[in-house]
Amino acid sequence: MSVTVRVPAKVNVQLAVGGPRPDGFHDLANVFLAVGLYDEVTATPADELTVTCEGPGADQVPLDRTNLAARAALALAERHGVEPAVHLHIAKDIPVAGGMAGGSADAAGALLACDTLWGTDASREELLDICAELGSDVPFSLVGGAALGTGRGEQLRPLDVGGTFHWVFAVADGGLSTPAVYREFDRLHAHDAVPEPVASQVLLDALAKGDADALAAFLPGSNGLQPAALSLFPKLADTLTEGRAAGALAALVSGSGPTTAFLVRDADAARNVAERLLASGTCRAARAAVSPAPGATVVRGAQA
Ligand SMILES: C[C@](O)(CO)[C@H](O)COP(=O)(O)OP(=O)(O)OC[C@H]1O[C@@H](n2ccc(N)nc2=O)[C@H](O)[C@@H]1O
Ligand SMILES: Nc1ncnc2c1ncn2[C@@H]1O[C@H](COP(=O)(O)OP(=O)(O)OP(=O)(O)O)[C@@H](O)[C@H]1O
Repeated sequence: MSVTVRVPAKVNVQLAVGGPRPDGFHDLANVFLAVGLYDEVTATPADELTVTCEGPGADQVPLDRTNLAARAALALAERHGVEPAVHLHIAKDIPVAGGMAGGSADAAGALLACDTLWGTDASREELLDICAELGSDVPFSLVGGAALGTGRGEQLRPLDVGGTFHWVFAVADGGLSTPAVYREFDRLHAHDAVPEPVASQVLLDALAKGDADALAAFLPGSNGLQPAALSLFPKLADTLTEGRAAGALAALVSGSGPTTAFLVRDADAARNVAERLLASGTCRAARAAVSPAPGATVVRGAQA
């Protein structure tokens, strides 16, 4: 028997970043939206823990125990005293090292798949605890939808979304390391008094109403990591310019980048903007997707 779990990518519609904490992390007001680009993680009984990966960028994904999916399986097995005798297969569609929480999605997917396969029957709270140990974005990958993340982004409050938002995501040539982008943020703000991060009520109202124009008006400047990502990857500015010229309502770097995100009016606009972005030669691929999307979901295999 195998269990397959589908897990969405994310875009941060607000990423307010505080100063560095003593533990090296940054306090955030992180407004996550799950978007309908998905990885699938399949857990199958095996003699020992093994990982395989297929899809775009699969060659950059580690297949040893540093893979976040493997770490999730090990964490669950250890807590429940079961052998981590499982093969994890990752079918990747979320850009690797793209700022869309691909590795986090695989961790949340593996956790739910193994919990279902092994019948460990962990509570939602326990799953969320394990997710938070694995990475700041991992709890959101499990819950999906929309949420405000505080602390280092792992403490979640679900948010209402009153409509469907249409996006295009431009996949860059190459990746960015999340710690490197936070370090660049610190370098750029070395002489500033960085304010406490606070979620914007204007943004939360725009999401609750499903108001794309209000969301578009909020997005410029909403990603505190964008200047750091652009500093490390200056060519992203060209992609942002092309997407705006193609008619996007708003353009921003997705999280720590280098994927760029374009809010558009509807599915037709998404097709046009994606075509023009690709034709501009400023990105490797352009993908249309809608939000919000559901969190990690068992799509094949028995529920325990
Ligand atoms: C940029 C975002 O994707 C926005 O959602 C996240 O903040 C990053 O989350 P993530 O990839 O799950 O990050 P983690 O695996 O928890 O941390 C990786 C590294 O990113 C930096 N990091 C991460 C989260 C945070 N609130 N402050 C940080 O400074 C730290 O250097 C940390 O060592
Ligand atoms: N299952 C996995 N999928 C992708 N990368 C993984 C995985 N496990 C470990 N990694 C490592 O993590 C690095 C970051 O990959 P990931 O795709 O999670 O980045 P990201 O989407 O920018 O993350 P985030 O948006 O959460 O900051 C990769 O370069 C890879 O070495």
